[in-house]
Amino acid sequence: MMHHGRKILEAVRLGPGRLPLGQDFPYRSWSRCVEEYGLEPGRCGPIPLVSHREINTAREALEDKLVFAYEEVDFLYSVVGKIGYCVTLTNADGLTLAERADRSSRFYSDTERPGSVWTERFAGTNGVGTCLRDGAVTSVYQDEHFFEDFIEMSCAAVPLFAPDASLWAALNVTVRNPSLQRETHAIALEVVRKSAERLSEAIFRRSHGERTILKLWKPDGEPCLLAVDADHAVVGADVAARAFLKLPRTDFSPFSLWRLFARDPAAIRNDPGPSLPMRLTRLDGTELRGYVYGPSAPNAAPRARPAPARAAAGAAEAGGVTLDQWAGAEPRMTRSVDILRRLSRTGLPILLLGETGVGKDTLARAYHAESPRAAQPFVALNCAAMPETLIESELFGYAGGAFTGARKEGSAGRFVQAHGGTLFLDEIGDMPPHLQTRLLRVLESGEVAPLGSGKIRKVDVQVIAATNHRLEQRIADGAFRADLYYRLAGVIIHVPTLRERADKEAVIDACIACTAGRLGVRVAPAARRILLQHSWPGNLRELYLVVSRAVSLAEGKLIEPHDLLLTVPAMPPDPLHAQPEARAPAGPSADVRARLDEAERAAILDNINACRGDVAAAAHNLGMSRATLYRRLKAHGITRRG
Ligand SMILES: Nc1ncnc2c1ncn2[C@@H]1O[C@H](COP(=O)(O)OP(=O)(O)OP(=O)(O)O)[C@@H](O)[C@H]1O
Repeated sequence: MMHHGRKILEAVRLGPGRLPLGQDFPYRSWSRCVEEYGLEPGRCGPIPLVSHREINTAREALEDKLVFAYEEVDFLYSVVGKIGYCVTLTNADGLTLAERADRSSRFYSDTERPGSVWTERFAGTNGVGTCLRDGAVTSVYQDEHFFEDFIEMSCAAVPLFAPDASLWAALNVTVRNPSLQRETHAIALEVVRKSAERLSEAIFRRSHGERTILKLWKPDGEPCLLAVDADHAVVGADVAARAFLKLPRTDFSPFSLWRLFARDPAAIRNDPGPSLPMRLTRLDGTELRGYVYGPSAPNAAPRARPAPARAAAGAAEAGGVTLDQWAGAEPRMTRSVDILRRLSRTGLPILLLGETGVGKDTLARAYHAESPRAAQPFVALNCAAMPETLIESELFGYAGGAFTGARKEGSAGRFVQAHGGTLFLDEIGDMPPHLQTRLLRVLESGEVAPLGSGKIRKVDVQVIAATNHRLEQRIADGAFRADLYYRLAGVIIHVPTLRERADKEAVIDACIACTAGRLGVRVAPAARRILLQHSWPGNLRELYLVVSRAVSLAEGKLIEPHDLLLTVPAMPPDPLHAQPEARAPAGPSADVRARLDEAERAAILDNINACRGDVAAAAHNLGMSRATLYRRLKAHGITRRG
């Protein structure tokens, strides 16, 4: 076999017309590597790896999309991981934001870890870099890679375009397997393509939630999406629709749908409800079939949690749940809402108690949005998701230069940011004891003194605290101050678990309607029975996750029991989410629980080490929230060094 480097240089010299059949794809990239970047196809230099701070900044910039993407990355990994592939998601600069992989697998290559930057300029022809450079679906199979280092690897990457048609990410699968069949890799590429399609559709529909969405099949069998307002003006189009219907790629301004299709207003629905098949006729007479989705009901899907930095924009953001929607038809919750409404002018601190995923955060935002403070900021701080050393400065602020690493201009702190509005202290049970004392002082005096500054600020804040700990037990253990508890507990709201809710069946059906139903997917009676019997340790969060995943897994238009994945742990082993046997609602036996615990501990340690102590990155890898990971670290007695 001709030496890899010589083969590439020879191909570049000969030009595309003279390459063996099927070899013209890498040619363009190979020739860029040689002629544009001046690379030599010997050994690749080190792949750039950015700091955790940069990874986090890049993640924050895309957070509204990542909430959808992580779920799809997990799903994709659950499919292709079985044949050794890892899954990565990068931003448009090739910076790896998330990775799902079996690090112990012989097919694993640790070059793909979060923070690694995959561009053609550094890594030569490769799945992510070439996909981003061309903005096109890309498969790079073994020796199609430019550098010899990568010729045992195969990657398949698909570009992700935002609703405004800008390129924002690449979804990629990679395997290091010299015996991989080209056909297997072609199938993997199709799976990635489908995942990317689903993800882009979810983001498009989310961003046009109040519009009617038309999903039309192009003659090549691929879908394209249009968003249409109540007057039948096209107000959005995905990248496929723009190309197919010859719409402007940028500078999109609304225009009548009837400039593209023969007038047929009856085909377009404006009311929420399940999707309906439809057909439209193009002006040249060709017919396009597809589906029409009415605008989302206000509480149509699990919502992205606003990032703390953006939380000031308020819970009143479109798509928020109202207090009545939050309570559903559960009498304890409607009573709580009633009490909260009556107290909303008093500013009494509110303490929300309930298991993970029951909707405490959602309630806090809904309460703020309907309170007299709605026009003022809603600011959140998760006390478990932050290293102890940071909570103090984040909460109370600091003066410029107050400590090493402090921002020059200092920070006002969340209390001051929330002035006039609401401060939501999530996971208050995890607040370190010395900060409990300081928090108590602020609550009593209404004054904050930022670290390192003599200035005292008066603050007027509605405090809502939440926890899923048994606070009485923590008080008895000396881990939580009783006086702080009484101070926070102006009114205590117990949020029931999903399994305790009187309207559990209605909640499950509403979830089915707004996830599966909207996509025209039905749930088989046997699957619905399992949903009703399941004990839902992860509550609403778990319910939405399980049903959305089942929609993706369901072949055809029917969710069957096996699509729910409720008979085996569906997530990376996390006892909080560990799913008891659907047919044995009493939950896993003690030794199953112990095995899960052991597996979880190993998975956590493995990920924390692999992410060099970056808890946010490890949490993403493990598919759990940072708060959950901090809780699990504590539960396993894993302490952080340094
Ligand atoms: N009334 C509701 N209708 C629909 N979805 C809801 C409702 N309440 C909560 N959810 C969804 O359930 C999930 C969990 O809710 P939330 O984050 O508020 O729970 P939590 O109790 O604060 O959880 P944790 O304590 O673990 O942070 C979210 O995806 C949220 O959008």
